[in-house]
Amino acid sequence: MALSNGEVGATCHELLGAQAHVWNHIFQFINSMSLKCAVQLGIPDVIYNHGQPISLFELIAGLNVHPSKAHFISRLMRIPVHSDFFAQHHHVHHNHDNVEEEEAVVLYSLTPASGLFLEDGPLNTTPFLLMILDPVMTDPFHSMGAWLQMNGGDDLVPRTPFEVANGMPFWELSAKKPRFGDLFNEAMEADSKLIARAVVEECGGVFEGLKSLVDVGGGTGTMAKAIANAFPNINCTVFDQPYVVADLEGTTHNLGFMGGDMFDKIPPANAILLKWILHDWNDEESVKILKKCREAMLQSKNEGRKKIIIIDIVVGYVNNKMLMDKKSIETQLMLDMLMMSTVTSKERSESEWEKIFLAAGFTHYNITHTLGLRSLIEVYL
Ligand SMILES: C[S@@+](CC[C@H](N)C(=O)[O-])C[C@H]1O[C@@H](n2cnc3c(N)ncnc32)[C@H](O)[C@@H]1O
Ligand SMILES: O=c1cc(-c2ccc(O)cc2)oc2c(O)c(O)ccc12
Repeated sequence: MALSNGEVGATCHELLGAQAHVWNHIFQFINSMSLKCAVQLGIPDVIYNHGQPISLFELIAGLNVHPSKAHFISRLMRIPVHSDFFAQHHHVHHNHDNVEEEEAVVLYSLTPASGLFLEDGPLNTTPFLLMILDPVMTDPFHSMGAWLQMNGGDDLVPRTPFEVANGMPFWELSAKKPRFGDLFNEAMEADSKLIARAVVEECGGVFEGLKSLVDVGGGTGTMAKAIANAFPNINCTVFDQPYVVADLEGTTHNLGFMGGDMFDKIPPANAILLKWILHDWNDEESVKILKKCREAMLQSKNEGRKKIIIIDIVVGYVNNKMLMDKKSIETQLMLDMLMMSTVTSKERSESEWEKIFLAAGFTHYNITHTLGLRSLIEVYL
């Protein structure tokens, strides 16, 4: 049969495969939204509180869904079960004579991934899920095409799709709309708890011998608290915008908070921590921040090795080696699009990192890749 445009050389079988691939991508948002719905209903907590694998009947009884909608729950569960957020077992009944009954009961249990959505869990990732899937964050993706067609050289043109959709830049909206700003801070805190544990357990050597550390843009201090607790000899300061740290106080002798602007002056220290900071800024702005870090380390009277510790994404490959699996690289690329949509910035490959280090006057760095999607980069003075 003659092939029309777009079908060149493809068999019917290949076209159906191509369509399945396309549909899988088109429907990806249904995965995230089904997960959001399951978490908002509190399904992980109901399963956890049950203390053992839970039947559909027991699960529905523990949820606040209208009885007329109860039968939808087994449909909702199929997607997160398929994506390994919940495990599904079939329990076969035995009657008194130990003979198998006809119908097996489906039982659900948690997996490590759904364990991250427990309300009182130490690493609760729910704020991150709710923040990323909030219309404030998803609406800009509908404006991305229009934004790309606007003149980037015109100062009156919004700098990001976020601004097109929300009428103001990300940081302004976070400060003006506490509902979203608090959600964003909670999301960052939740991730910091997980990363702090991983950094202290997996990369503890990075902090050995340091006397002082400033966590620049350290938010509400989750990361600095973990470092201060694990290393009582390091004096830690959380440095962030005045409105972020206004009411915060250190809980140990070696932890303090300070308000200021990292583009103006960073307090002197042996080591500067930049966790999820440089991915918020373009190259020119990042070089300015790195130069301010350099000044702060030079002004520090403390002896010992001086370095910037960066926790951020290094996209994909290092020294031509694929660092992680295809799915993790895809997640990194999605985060890069999120940064492009939200705050004019980007996730960088190793060569892009090297470029900004050199531009800021640094020549030596070392990358440790043990933090999942993120890496730890030490940049030496
Ligand atoms: C993406 S958050 C990262 C927070 C924290 N480091 C973490 O990993 O959870 C970026 C932080 O940079 C702070 N920030 C933005 N502009 C700043 C500036 N000019 N001076 C100091 N901090 C700033 C924000 O308030 C925010 O807490
Ligand atoms: O929406 C985000 C998400 C992040 C983010 C997510 C995952 C990571 O491993 C790192 C960062 O960071 C953001 C950010 O820094 C920002 O200024 C705005 C939005 C987000």
